[in-house]
Amino acid sequence: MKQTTRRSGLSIMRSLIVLVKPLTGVMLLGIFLGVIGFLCAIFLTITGGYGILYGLYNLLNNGFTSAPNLSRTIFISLIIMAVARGILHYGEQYCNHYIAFRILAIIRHKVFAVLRKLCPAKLEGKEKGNLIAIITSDIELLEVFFAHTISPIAIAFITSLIMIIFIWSQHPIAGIISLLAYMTVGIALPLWNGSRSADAGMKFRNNVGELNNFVINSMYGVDEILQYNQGKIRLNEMDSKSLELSDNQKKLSFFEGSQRAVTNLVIQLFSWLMFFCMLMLYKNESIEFSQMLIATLAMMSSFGPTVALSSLSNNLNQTLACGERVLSLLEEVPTVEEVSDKEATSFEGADVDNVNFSYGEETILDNVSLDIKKGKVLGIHGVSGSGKSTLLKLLMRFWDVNTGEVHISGKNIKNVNTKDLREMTGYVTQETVMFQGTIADNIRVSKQGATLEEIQNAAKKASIHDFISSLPNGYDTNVGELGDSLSDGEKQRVGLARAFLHDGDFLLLDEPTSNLDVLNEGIILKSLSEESFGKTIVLVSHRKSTMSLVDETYEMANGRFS
Ligand SMILES: Nc1ncnc2c1ncn2[C@@H]1O[C@H](COP(=O)(O)OP(=O)(O)OP(=O)(O)O)[C@@H](O)[C@H]1O
Repeated sequence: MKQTTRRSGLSIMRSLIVLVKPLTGVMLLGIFLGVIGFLCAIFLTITGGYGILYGLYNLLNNGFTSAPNLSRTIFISLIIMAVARGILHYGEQYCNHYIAFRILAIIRHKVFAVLRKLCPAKLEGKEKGNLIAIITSDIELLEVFFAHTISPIAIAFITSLIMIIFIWSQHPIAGIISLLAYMTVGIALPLWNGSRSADAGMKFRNNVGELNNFVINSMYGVDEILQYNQGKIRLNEMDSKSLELSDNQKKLSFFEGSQRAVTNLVIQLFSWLMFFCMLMLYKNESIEFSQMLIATLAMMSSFGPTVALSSLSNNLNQTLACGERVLSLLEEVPTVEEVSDKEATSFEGADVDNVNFSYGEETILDNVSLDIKKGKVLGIHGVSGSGKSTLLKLLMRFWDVNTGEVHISGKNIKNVNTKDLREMTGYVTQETVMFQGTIADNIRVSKQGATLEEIQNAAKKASIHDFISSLPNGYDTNVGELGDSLSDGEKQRVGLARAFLHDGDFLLLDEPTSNLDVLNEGIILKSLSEESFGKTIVLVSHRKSTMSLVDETYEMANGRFS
């Protein structure tokens, strides 16, 4: 997917966070459990370390005189905090993952809704592999953001704040050192790491999309690749794309490794700094031994939440790159808006009025006008690329005209409910897409809930019934079982059977018999002429034989009728 202007990491985060709104309660609970959990872990270490060191101190100074009550209290506290830490961590993770997977479902719904709106115009030119990467892996990676980013940031902030206050209460200098330490590990290092690996993160996600696209494209074109001996060239290209991907992966791994090393070094430095400062203060008798111990232990054991933030920046770039790609797709404006709030329309004829149309710069239809009377069969004949299929797409409102108007039943097509338009039209193209499922399911696509009898009748009209009946499982044959063995002509007849079953009043047939032999074409044309009573048909074809059916033929050349 082409990236337009790249938004900042913060704005991506803001847009993603908005999605959490409906689950704010669960998020707050997760943060609360996370903070308490971390505090348990921190005070577990402080209490344990304090118990051991204080015991040793007593032993050295006073012999075995330490109070047994104190040891018991410490021991019980340790057990309570250890158990609580486990339970709280579980609770926090549960809340975060609950939110993440609920939100991923919401995002998937949104993405599919957008794809429906963008179809077919906006998607005609899109790289399918890239779209698949967005729908599958990009959305999946957002889990990291929702489960492992938002609440860790809040938890790190709150826990560190509590710890700064606590350490400050031992001595202000200790408080200041801890503040600097947390800010370095939790803010400065992630920002530094984030900014140096931002490009690599975005490139990596785009590389994944491109590679997907390339593989899918190669699979579609495998016949041509073999025929024209392109295998080696494609393989080399795939290799170079894989290498680019792995180079980026290496870069990201390097950033991750070096960031961890620097983080650990900084933690060590701050810990020693705290220890020496506290030792000085103790020597100067500004603090007591216990304060020295507690402040040092408290800071050493409380880097957990900030380290989590620090390592987050490694994944965050990739996650934000995914967020950017998903958000860009969600924000794409459909070329044709769906209409649903108009009065119902039934088909009473159509006309094309001085229409100009271009997909991009180049004019495809140049001042085209056409009157399609109800009940007539109209033929459009013309050389390849003259704009015949484009005209049909405008009549289906897959695209909107640039200037001029298309009318259905006297109404501007922009004021006809999309549902009505789809119901009244039957559209058959040269290429019929087969879906997973049985042949019966594949014909039923055009009429939900159609009975087998209706399907068989449609198949007979499309001259495909005998072929289907000859298969061992007949209409229950799984299309997948046939592999690629359905011929183009058989697929095209399935397409025609769909149109017959749909039984719309307005049939748009784009080379509907181009893949058929003369015999089958004859049967279908006979069915069409029998079925055409009361129906309106626009038939696009190169073949003169196909045109035998039509009442009136228009010649199209260079986007104009001659
Ligand atoms: N989605 C698209 N984006 C950009 N250009 C397109 C698109 N679809 C078609 N075109 C271009 O518009 C022109 C007309 O195409 P169209 O398919 O309407 O011609 P046609 O007369 O039906 O051709 P054929 O008989 O070969 O099917 C062609 O030059 C084609 O490349």
